[in-house]
Amino acid sequence: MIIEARNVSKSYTHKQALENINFTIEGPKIIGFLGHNGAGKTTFLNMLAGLFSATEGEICVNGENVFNAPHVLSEICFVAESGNFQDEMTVAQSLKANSFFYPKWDEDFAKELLQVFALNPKDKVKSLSKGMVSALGIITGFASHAAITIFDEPYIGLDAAGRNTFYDLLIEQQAENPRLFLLSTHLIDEASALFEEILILHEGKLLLQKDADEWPQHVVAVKGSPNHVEQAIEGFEVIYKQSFMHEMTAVLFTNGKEIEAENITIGSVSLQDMLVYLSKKKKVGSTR
Ligand SMILES: Nc1ncnc2c1ncn2[C@@H]1O[C@H](COP(=O)(O)OP(=O)(O)OP(=O)(O)O)[C@@H](O)[C@H]1O
Repeated sequence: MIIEARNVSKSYTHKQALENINFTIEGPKIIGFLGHNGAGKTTFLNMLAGLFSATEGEICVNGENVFNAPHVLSEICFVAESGNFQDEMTVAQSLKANSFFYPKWDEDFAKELLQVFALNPKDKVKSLSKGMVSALGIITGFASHAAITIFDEPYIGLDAAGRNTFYDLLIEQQAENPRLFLLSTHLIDEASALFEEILILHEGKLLLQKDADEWPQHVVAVKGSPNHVEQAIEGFEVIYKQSFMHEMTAVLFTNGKEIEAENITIGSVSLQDMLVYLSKKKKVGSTR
């Protein structure tokens, strides 16, 4: 499966949520789709799932614009942050309704997962706790066997044990039924080891797309005296810079270039830290 975003922009009445997004991703793979609150993740994922159209540009799956190709949509399961279930339906009815939509739906697996997450199929959706609704979404996503499975903040309200079950399922499913999983989450420290590729949206733009194994060389923190650091980072794309006492820290994208300077230390930056730095950014460029 190949997803292509081609010059995608989206404006709401008073807000441009996405601006000229371009990227290609190819599965099977587990992809972290990340960014701060309001970065545009949910907007993009809704459009990928064909729920509304782009203001400009298009999103294609295997070369077809998803908005004009309903048959492609049965290959895309979007588990929305808020849960996309009807209050008056029971758990069993909700799963049944989804089973009609996804041709590769795995009924036995759905039943097995109901037990794993201790959900009663007879309970109405409106009687479920937040964590239980999240579990129902997770069951739907995995049982769909959709070639593109999207989890947008899938575990709101789920406790640590439930989240671990989700991570284990993701690893197990990727081994047994590989597909393109897109995972949008704010619990980055917990999930980052799962990602094979990372996309970061920032203020409606694509800030970065990288394979996870390239990350440690691409995003680094340079520390040392302000003079030495300033010298070292010249010509690099700096996303954050701060001086404290007599030490300066600069976080930058190397874009494959070597940092040549003396009397500085160069360290890696975790994904979680990167997002914290972004929120305090002094300067943001537009790189990949
Ligand atoms: N229906 C809407 N009408 C108007 N503005 C909207 C609408 N939905 C989203 N927005 C705005 O578009 C921007 C992107 O929102 P979006 O929900 O896509 O971000 P997000 O990255 O998913 O955020 P979060 O992590 O908080 O879920 C935000 O500024 C938001 O306020």
